[in-house]
Amino acid sequence: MPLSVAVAGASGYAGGELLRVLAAHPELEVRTVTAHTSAGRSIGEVQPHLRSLADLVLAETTPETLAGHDVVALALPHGASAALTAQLPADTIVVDCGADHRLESAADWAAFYSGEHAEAWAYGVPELPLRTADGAGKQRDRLAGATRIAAPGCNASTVALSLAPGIAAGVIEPTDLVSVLAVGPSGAGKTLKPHLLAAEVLGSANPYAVGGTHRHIPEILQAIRWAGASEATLSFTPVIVPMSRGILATSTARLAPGVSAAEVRAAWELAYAGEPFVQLLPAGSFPRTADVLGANTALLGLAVDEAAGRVVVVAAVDNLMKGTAGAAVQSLNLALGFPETLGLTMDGVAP
Ligand SMILES: NC(=O)C1=CN([C@@H]2O[C@H](COP(=O)(O)OP(=O)(O)OC[C@H]3O[C@@H](n4cnc5c(N)ncnc54)[C@H](OP(=O)(O)O)[C@@H]3O)[C@@H](O)[C@H]2O)C=CC1
Ligand SMILES: CC(=O)N[C@@H](CCC(=O)OP(=O)(O)O)C(=O)O
Repeated sequence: MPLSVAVAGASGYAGGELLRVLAAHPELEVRTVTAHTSAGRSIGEVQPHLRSLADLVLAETTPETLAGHDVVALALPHGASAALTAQLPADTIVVDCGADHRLESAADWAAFYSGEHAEAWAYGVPELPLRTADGAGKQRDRLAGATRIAAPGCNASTVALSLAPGIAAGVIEPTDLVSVLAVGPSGAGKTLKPHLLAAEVLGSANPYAVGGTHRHIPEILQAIRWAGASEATLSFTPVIVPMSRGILATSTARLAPGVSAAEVRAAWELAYAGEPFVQLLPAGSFPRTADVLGANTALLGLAVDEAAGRVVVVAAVDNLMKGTAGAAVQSLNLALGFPETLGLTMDGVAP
């Protein structure tokens, strides 16, 4: 019999994508959906694309409505998850799509978020390198059997997956990392925001959080530290572009002294060999967001700019899939001991 799942924030973009993925999962069944202002409405009303779950009615998001499930998936605004989770049994598997449990450092949290710093949970990007006192592994090691999982920020995981292999292999310098990223407005959620009105976004590319202020910077740097760098710096600039979903990140780093282009490519090849959901394209090929929409795939293209002395990584991710809901379900599969790919697809929807 499938395990029962409650999805909180099921009326939002991340919650809706969780429902879409979970509806196709053979071992997980969505029994309860919750929301806030949409409580009392059906999934058919608020997520009309999810026909197989149309009759489920959204309850209020409370510990009582979430209790009694094997798995609870939270897709709520920042700050909501710690208090809710504290009232759930310790053996309930909880995955949080919000930022509350991603950062280990209270100082990082205080610098980029408000409210109290909550404990860090296993970070939901299995493919990222994880160097510990016991040696070199991957985040996957922490996710196996975990009961609390922090799904990643979508921009953060895209940039971290782009740069971490080069750090782990020592072929790029961890200082002077630069990333510029185009993202669709679904990354900001469904709640009405004036800067995301169609008239503001259509036909324009709009930078935001410029100058080291984006809250995913500490999350990316944390992943760079996990890959083995003791100190790192990152200049990160996101740009909203007129596509409903998707991320295209162009990240560059200085080549480490004496490293050849072949050694650079080998570092990324080795890092993602056998990974179904993170794939390095052949030399000379670079991904498009259109290649990953609806897929739990991060596609990477790599070049060495010899004249500039920099490595360039272009990454495409669907912010709602590998960037959030797909990462959450992939991590749940690991936590529950299912095959990691269960219920997930590496195939996108195109054109
Ligand atoms: N969108 C994305 O690409 C990504 C999102 N995330 C994270 O996922 C989480 C959800 O984001 P997203 O789906 O985009 O946001 P949305 O604004 O689309 O959805 C927010 C959801 O939370 C509910 N909600 C709002 N306020 C409250 C409250 N006070 N108490 C309980 N529920 C509330 C809403 O319910 P109602 O509609 O009924 O008011 C809705 O279901 C956020 O933490 C976000 O940072 C992470 C990675 C990527
Ligand atoms: C377009 C846009 O605004 N995108 C969001 C991405 C949100 C995200 O990844 O989620 P968390 O808020 O959970 O970190 C942003 O850059 O803040």
